[in-house]
Amino acid sequence: MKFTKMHGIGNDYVYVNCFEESVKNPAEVSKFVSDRHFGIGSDGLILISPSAIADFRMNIYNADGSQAEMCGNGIRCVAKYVYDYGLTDKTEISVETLAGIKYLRLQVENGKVASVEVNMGAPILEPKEIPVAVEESPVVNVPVEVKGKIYHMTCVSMGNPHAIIFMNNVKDLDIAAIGPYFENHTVFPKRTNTEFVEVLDRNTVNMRVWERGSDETLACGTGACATTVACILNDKTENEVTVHLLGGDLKIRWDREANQVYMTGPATVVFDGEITLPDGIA
Ligand SMILES: N[C@@H](CCC[C@H](N)C(=O)O)C(=O)O
Repeated sequence: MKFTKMHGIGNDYVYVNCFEESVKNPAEVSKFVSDRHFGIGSDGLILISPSAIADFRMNIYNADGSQAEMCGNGIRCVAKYVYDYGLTDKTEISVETLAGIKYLRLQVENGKVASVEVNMGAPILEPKEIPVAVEESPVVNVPVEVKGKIYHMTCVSMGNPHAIIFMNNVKDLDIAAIGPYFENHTVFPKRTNTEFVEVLDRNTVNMRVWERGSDETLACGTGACATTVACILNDKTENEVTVHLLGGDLKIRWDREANQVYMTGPATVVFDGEITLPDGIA
């Protein structure tokens, strides 16, 4: 199987061009390639395919093989892949995802995509649609008991579920000790991604993320968008926020009038490769 390893500020995936390759068992392939000791090493697998309703289609699988609806860092890399590898010469493209069609603007420097602005669509705040099993709607600053401690969560879906927890000193958080308990809490019927967020000023936050199906990652694009929406709902920031993540920065803007969230950030190719998948996985 030919592949390209790419990352968006350190959130790395193995990308497969399904115009040329076919992946019959993506869940198993994702588990295999994601392994950082016995595989290629990544946060998951992303398939780039033809679409009947958009320019391209993206399917994303987490490192544990589960399929997610959407990936913010991944969709910027898809844009870079299709332009840099000659699948399109357009600098405005649409990509079909399980969270709907997303519209992207590619910023090209010296013939290669350097950064991408993505219209991530409207945030979903209705608890049943996120989904999160609580009475309050929207789910803003709602108490939840996790591992014997009360936290206050704000829940937002960007097509995939996020719970945002505000705190001080996110860099000192032992995220592996608490992340899995949020991820698998009974209040989240489809599990959740969890963002731990420290507000620095009205336009800047630090964020760490425990991703559903991939553990701690260096960045999460949908998480940065959900975090910005949560900051605004809690009156902690203005509508434009720079989100500092472990792997770099994303610029997020919630256009309240149009109710659309925009994400801008880079996309990077690491290397191209070819792997022989073990029998039973291919
Ligand atoms: N890293 C991604 C999100 C990937 C999917 C997520 N783990 C989920 O299961 O919803 C991003 O950049 O948005």
